[in-house]
Amino acid sequence: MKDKYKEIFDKGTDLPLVEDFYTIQGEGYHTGKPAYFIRIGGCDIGCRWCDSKISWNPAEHRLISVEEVVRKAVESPAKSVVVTGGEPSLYNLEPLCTELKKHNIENFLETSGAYKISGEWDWICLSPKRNKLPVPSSYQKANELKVIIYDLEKDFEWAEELSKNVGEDCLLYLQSEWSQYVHNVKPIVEYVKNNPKWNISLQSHKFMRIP
Ligand SMILES: C[S@@+](CC[C@H](N)C(=O)[O-])C[C@H]1O[C@@H](n2cnc3c(N)ncnc32)[C@H](O)[C@@H]1O
Ligand SMILES: Nc1nc2[nH]cc(C(=O)O)c2c(=O)[nH]1
Ligand code: SF4
Ligand SMILES: [Mg+2]
Repeated sequence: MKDKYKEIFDKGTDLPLVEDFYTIQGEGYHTGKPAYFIRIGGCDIGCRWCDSKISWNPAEHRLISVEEVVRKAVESPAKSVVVTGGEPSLYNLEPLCTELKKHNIENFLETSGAYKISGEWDWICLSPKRNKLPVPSSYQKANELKVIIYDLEKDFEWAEELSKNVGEDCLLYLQSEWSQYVHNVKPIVEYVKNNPKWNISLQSHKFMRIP
C-alpha cells in the first residue's frame, strides 16, 4: 500500500476522506469538547479490535483537497478539528495543518505514531499499537498517551513501559477496548486508584450514541 500511495502520502495536498462530521470529542483530555472530525483513509497496522476498519484501504475513499475539507470544517460552528483515521501519520500533514491555521482552527491529532508526525499541532494524542510501535519522535511530541487495555494480563504492564518514553508533561490515559468494557472497567478503575499518575479515558461518544 505504501508504494501505490507513496506520492499521495508524501504530498498531503489531497487526502482520501473516509468521513467528516461535527460531533463531541469522546476520548482523552478534550472529552466533551465540540469538534469537527476529519477521518483520513489508509492504515497498515491492522489492530484486530479496530473500530474504524472501513478506513484501512485508502483506495476505497475519494480524494479531497485540503482546501475543500477545511472549508467544510470552517462552514460548521466548530473551533477545533480532530484529524484521525486510518493512520494520519502516513501522510505529510503540513498542508492540512497550514490550511487549518489559516482559519485559526485549533487542530488535534489522533495517531498511533507509527510514522514520523508532520505538521504543527495544538494537541497530539498518541495511542501506541503493538503491531507497529511509535517511532521515537512520536513519544516526544505526545501531549497525551492513551493506551488501549484489551488484555488485562498484559496491557497494564505494557502501558507502564510505554509511559517511560513520553515527556514529563504528557498526560497518561488508560482506555478499555470497547468490546471488553464490561469485563475491564473495574480492574481499570482499581489500577488507576492504585497508580494515580494514570487517568481513565472512556469512549464517551459510544455511550452517548453519537458519531
Ligand atoms: C480508529 S483510531 C485512528 C487513529 C490512529 N490510527 C490510532 O490508532 O491512534 C482512533 C482512536 O480509537 C482507538 N480505538 C480504536 N478501536 C478501538 C476500540 N475497539 N476500543 C477502544 N479504542 C479504540 C485508537 O486506539 C485511537 O486512540
Ligand atoms: N466522538 C468521537 N470522538 C472520538 N475521539 C477519537 C475518535 C477517533 O475515532 O479517532 C473519535 C470518534 O470517532 N468519535
Ligand atoms: S492503528 Fe488505529 S486505525 Fe489503524 S488499525 Fe489500529 S486502531 Fe485502527
Ligand atoms: Mg472512533
